[in-house]
Amino acid sequence: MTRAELIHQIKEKRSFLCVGLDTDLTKIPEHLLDDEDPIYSFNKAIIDATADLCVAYKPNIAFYECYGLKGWQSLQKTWAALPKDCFSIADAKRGDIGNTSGRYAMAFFDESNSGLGFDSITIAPYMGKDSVTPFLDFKDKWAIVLALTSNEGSRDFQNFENKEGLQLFEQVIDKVNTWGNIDNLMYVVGATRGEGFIKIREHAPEHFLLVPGVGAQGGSLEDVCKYGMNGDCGLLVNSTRGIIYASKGRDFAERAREEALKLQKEMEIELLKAGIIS
Ligand SMILES: O=c1ccn([C@@H]2O[C@H](COP(=O)(O)O)[C@@H](O)[C@H]2O)c(=O)[nH]1
Repeated sequence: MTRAELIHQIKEKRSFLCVGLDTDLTKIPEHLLDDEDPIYSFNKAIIDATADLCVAYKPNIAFYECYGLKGWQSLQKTWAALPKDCFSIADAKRGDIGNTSGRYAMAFFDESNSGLGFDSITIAPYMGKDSVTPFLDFKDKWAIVLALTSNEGSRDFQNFENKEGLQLFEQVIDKVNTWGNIDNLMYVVGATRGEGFIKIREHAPEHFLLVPGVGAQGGSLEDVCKYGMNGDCGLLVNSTRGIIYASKGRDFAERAREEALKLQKEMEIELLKAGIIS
């Protein structure tokens, strides 16, 4: 999906919601466990219940690869069931020496080889240029690079300052910006980092940001928008557990829809306030 198509979807759906699909067999309703592929059954019901309210879906790959071959099959079926007007994110946090990163890119982008054709993949940038650029060689695909993450441990490295007073996440963005552009690069910034978005926007004013951390992690959507929104919206805000595990009963899909709808309504207000929609 191109940047223009993504912005169009945000305006059409009046939403910049990304629904996470971190599907855990111990958390899904019991009645689904007798299905042939409970993970897929759960995901399909969540997708059908939320597709008109969100612009992106983000399966976290750990929740699939932990089940081995069956998990990869559930992931493939889930990817194939995603609406074509939604941006798909493989939250895989990959990155390795160049030729290995090339294979990771094939695994998640090249449907003819792997059966998976995600629009984007999350990347850990620690190994540098040759670990990131293979993901940028694919047309209309995106590398979403970890910048300032939502977890407590992010402070262990990401806030280290160099002699010029630049924190590590700022240096990462400045460097990664030289490898790609606003049409193939996004950054991950945690919703829990509030005013951290001000610095992020100093270094990446136009890039889209993937923002996990609202809902279960307690990040504030209002703060994310106040400090992080740009003229094209520039945000994909993810919520996973807050939506998909709103109920463990037979009403799980309806309850997921209710939670997604609450976020979509808040997002619509933010888009109106910013003059991105009318
Ligand atoms: O900084 C980061 C990067 C990735 N994540 C991932 O996003 C979702 C968040 O799930 P919630 O249930 O809404 O907390 C999950 O897949 C994380 O691995 C993140 O949280 N923070």
